[in-house]
Amino acid sequence: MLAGAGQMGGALLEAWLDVGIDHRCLTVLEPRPSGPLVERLDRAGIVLNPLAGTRPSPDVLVLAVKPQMLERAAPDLLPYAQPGTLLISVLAGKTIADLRRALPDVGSIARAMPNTPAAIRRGITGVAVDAAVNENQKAAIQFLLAAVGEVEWLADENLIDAVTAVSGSGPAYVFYLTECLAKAGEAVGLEAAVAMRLARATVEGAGGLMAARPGDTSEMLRRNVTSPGGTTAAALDVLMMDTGGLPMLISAAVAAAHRRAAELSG
Ligand SMILES: NC(=O)C1=CN([C@@H]2O[C@H](COP(=O)(O)OP(=O)(O)OC[C@H]3O[C@@H](n4cnc5c(N)ncnc54)[C@H](OP(=O)(O)O)[C@@H]3O)[C@@H](O)[C@H]2O)C=CC1
Ligand SMILES: O=C(O)[C@@H]1CCC=N1
Repeated sequence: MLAGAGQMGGALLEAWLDVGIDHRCLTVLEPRPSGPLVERLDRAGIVLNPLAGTRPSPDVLVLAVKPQMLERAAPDLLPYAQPGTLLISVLAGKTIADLRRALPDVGSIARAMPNTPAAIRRGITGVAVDAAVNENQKAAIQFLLAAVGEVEWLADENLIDAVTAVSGSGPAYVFYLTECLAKAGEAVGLEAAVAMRLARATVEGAGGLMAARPGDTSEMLRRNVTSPGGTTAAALDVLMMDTGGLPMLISAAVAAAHRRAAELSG
């Protein structure tokens, strides 16, 4: 059962259908479903918003509502979060203790932090579990999350906030880098549309190159671009500055995301 079929829940659902999970095993809870969602679920034969009491509590309940919606969503979820149910939450910030408070009867809890490349099954998900999660449930978690990409198991739930700040939010940093690169291209004379095409293709190509060369470190790939005394070296001198350079900016950004995750708990 999936509660919340938005960006992230929707990506998970599509991936589960792709890996062959039987549509009869899937149920979606979404109080205000869009027309396209209703049509998609109908086409896949997936039950949407079953009448209260007509569905048993599921083996697995995947929770993908906004963190701020947890308390409001909880009363409707209580019948489905029972002792036999494993709850997998992708909510940023909400701790296992928060989830347990909201859904006190649920058997076991996993916190997972995927990212939007899940939509093309190229995501990476960090996951941590509470002590009640058994081996069968761990296998189910691995299967459900591997459907959208790599899975990184974490020994400590506290690390989920760090994963959120790095890979959960990370795609947005890369998209923003693309926007900044395009704007900078305009500043050195390119037409806006050309600058954006160059910036996009550069980020796509660089990502593709990393994916195609898993044995090469990102540092090696960077060095391959950097001719001594050349243009890239001149740019990297700026990006690598101790004060105001990229390390400082990225560290501050990741620290801000990490702090925000902590603020979302409770
Ligand atoms: N987007 C991302 O990159 C990532 C998001 N996450 C986490 O995923 C969660 C969802 O985020 P995202 O998919 O971006 O958000 P969305 O707003 O796209 O999805 C949330 C969905 O939940 C629905 N919803 C609201 N209330 C309920 C309810 N009571 N029961 C069932 N469904 C409900 C919303 O409907 P409506 O719009 O009508 O309110 C919406 O369709 C968040 O907790 C976020 O922290 C984790 C990793 C990455
Ligand atoms: O911005 C957010 O809070 C969510 C969590 C990670 C990505 N999006």
